[in-house]
Amino acid sequence: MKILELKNITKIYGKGDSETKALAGVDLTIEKGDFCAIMGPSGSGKSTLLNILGCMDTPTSGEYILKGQDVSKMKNKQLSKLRNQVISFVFQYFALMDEYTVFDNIMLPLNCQKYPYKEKKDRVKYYMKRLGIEKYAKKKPTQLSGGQQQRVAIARALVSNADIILADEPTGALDSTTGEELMELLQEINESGKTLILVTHNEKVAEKCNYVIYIEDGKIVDKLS
Ligand SMILES: Nc1ncnc2c1ncn2[C@@H]1O[C@H](COP(=O)(O)OP(=O)(O)OP(=O)(O)O)[C@@H](O)[C@H]1O
Repeated sequence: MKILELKNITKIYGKGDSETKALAGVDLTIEKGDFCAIMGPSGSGKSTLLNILGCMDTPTSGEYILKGQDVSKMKNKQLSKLRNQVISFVFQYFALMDEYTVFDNIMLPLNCQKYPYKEKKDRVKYYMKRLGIEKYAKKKPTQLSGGQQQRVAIARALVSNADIILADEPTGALDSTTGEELMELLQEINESGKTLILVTHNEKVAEKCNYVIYIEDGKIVDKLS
């Protein structure tokens, strides 16, 4: 089942002499449960593509269908609602709130949801346990290693129950052993039914995905399983 589809997406930054065509007609279909890596040289448009997939940025032209809904025609409010329900992000440098505890960081996406606190707390505890970080609940992110911090970020991405997880170089700030452990974790998460799309420069990371999309000069030039 198709979870998202991009049709002839372009993204142009700037105007006139300073114009940059970051995406030059991207067609892409992702099925529910896919585990996809996006690779390509620096400046080829990977982050731009990920930002558009994550509804963090809008294309200059083209159509984006996310879970059957035409995102290209949505107003900001509607778009952020859909994004919050459907998409979670994991970043290279974790993007955790340093002044909050691990528990509170994972709770963040649930704060604006309207169901009882006890249920929220149970969900946070469930994901802390699943990711092996329950003993750090009261610690601040800066008291943890990089790998532990990324587990917190992944727990935060999972707690809201979004279908799609987008990750920008999720192992980029980790040593290779920790990075491998993290990829195994992402594989497990994928096997439990989540759709994962990640940007990476690392061949070993890409090998763990089901297929790789190669992008060059804003165009998809290859797709390899
Ligand atoms: N906000 C922006 N304003 C102007 N140009 C931009 C902006 N963001 C990206 N670009 C340009 O768009 C092109 C694609 O950038 P993008 O960041 O998507 O590439 P990338 O493949 O993710 O690169 P890297 O691997 O170095 O992170 C580049 O030429 C970049 O300079």
